[in-house]
Amino acid sequence: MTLLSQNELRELVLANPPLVENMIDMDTQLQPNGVEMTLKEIRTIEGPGAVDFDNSGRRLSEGNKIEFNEDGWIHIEPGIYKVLLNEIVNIPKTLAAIAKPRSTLIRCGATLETAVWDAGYSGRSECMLVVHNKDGFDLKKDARIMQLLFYHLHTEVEEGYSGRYQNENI
Ligand SMILES: O=c1ccn([C@H]2C[C@H](O)[C@@H](COP(=O)(O)OP(=O)(O)OP(=O)(O)O)O2)c(=O)[nH]1
Repeated sequence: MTLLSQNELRELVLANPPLVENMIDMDTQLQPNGVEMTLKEIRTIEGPGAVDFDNSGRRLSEGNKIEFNEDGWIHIEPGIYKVLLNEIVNIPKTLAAIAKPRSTLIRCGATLETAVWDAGYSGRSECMLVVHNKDGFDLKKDARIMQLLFYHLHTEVEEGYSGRYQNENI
């Protein structure tokens, strides 16, 4: 696996379908080693979820949207939250991606928990925001919160992602 850098990312973002669409400002968000993703919405995570082997008993936790104030900010207390991203990603069958929070979050005692973006996935993704700082954390709508890192696969997958999150939140 090799990590894509800015010039390759720019080409793929300008391709059809774009690797990442609905960006606020491509030049700001295209970083040397990845694409910065921005905050659309924060929700609470409530009720127990469930996971099993064949997904027959899978159950997702519920949640309620937390509103931004009139200046576009949210103050959140320590805890766990679901975040929805503004951008829609379209991962070709030759790539996969992983994400890391911006170090600014880490430096403030907050972080993001993220999984793997599969080859063939399209959608507006969700991650978990964890605020460890006892005094909480402030976020503004559209804040750049994480960086998505794209990797070339050694060989293209025959079948891309086709799970329940395909085309989510579009
Ligand atoms: O932090 C992340 C990481 C990935 N994704 C997207 C891209 C990924 O391709 C898709 C599905 O992720 P995964 O394969 O981990 O989901 P699953 O729990 O295994 O569900 P399924 O069996 O339906 O694929 O969700 C997110 O929304 N958030």
